[in-house]
Amino acid sequence: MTITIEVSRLGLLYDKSAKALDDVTFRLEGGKIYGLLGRNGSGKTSLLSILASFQQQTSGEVRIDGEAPYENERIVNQVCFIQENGYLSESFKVRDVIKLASDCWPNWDADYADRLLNQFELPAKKQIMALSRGMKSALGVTIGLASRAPITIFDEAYLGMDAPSRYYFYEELLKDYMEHPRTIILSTHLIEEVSDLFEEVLILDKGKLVLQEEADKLRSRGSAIIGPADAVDQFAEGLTILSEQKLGGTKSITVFGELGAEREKRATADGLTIGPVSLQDLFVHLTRKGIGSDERKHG
Ligand SMILES: Nc1ncnc2c1ncn2[C@@H]1O[C@H](COP(=O)(O)OP(=O)(O)OP(=O)(O)O)[C@@H](O)[C@H]1O
Repeated sequence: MTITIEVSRLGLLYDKSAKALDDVTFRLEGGKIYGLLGRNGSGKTSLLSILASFQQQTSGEVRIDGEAPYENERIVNQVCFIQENGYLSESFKVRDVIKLASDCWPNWDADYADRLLNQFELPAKKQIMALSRGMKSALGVTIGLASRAPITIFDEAYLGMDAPSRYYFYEELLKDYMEHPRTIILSTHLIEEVSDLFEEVLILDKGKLVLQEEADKLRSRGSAIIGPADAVDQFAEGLTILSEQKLGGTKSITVFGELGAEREKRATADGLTIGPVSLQDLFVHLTRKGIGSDERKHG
């Protein structure tokens, strides 16, 4: 099931001095895996917690499936919001939490939850307080996946998990999403690890939405160029250089912006190799201090 999320001129003030969210507007058609990126304190959790009805905005509107989500029973159980360690009562046992979750989300798949608990080696009788940080994260991830909620949000929910568990989660997420298409929003600082999953990317910076773009299109706005140093320098004239490295007579640079067919043709003639740039490198560039909004939009 695909549910549209519409956010219009959203603002959030925790106190009068600082805007956690400032005039944020976007629309998610749904049925995709979205990456929500932003530096520390950029407003990701604030935004996601409003979408999940955990708190109310100060200004602006949110519509999920056409309705305001806050204290809206019909919408609340369509959204599963998983935060690292965010919602678990420490004295509960794993099986109590699973039972609660199964009551919350109408699409809950109990067999799938059991399989995931097994895979993550989470003992049903253990109390939450006796779980390690990684095990708590794995429990959150289990709930998020098994909820099969039409909108499932993972807010840094897998940070505590070790690398094999995280990779298992990424694989499982993709497999389950293909079998049961729904809207997934992943907020993460582990961009390199997760970016292949993203179909669309949103970037927040200091409470403002600075970019919403298809992941492939965003990737195409950056390029890595390698070749003889002189030729690379000539090629780079007028482009925004994100990073550069020189080894002997060879130079490699990463650049931001459309290259254009003419420049690409010249590059090949000059013996330069053009390759892709990671989303992480582009993110670092787009959220670095002093980047103007025109550059974000037009490259
Ligand atoms: N409960 C709160 N009371 C006051 N200010 C808050 C509260 N929660 C968040 N903030 C402030 O709101 C801003 C956005 O915080 P938020 O947690 O949404 O950012 P984030 O992008 O999720 O950050 P991180 O990546 O570090 O988790 C920050 O300036 C933060 O200090």
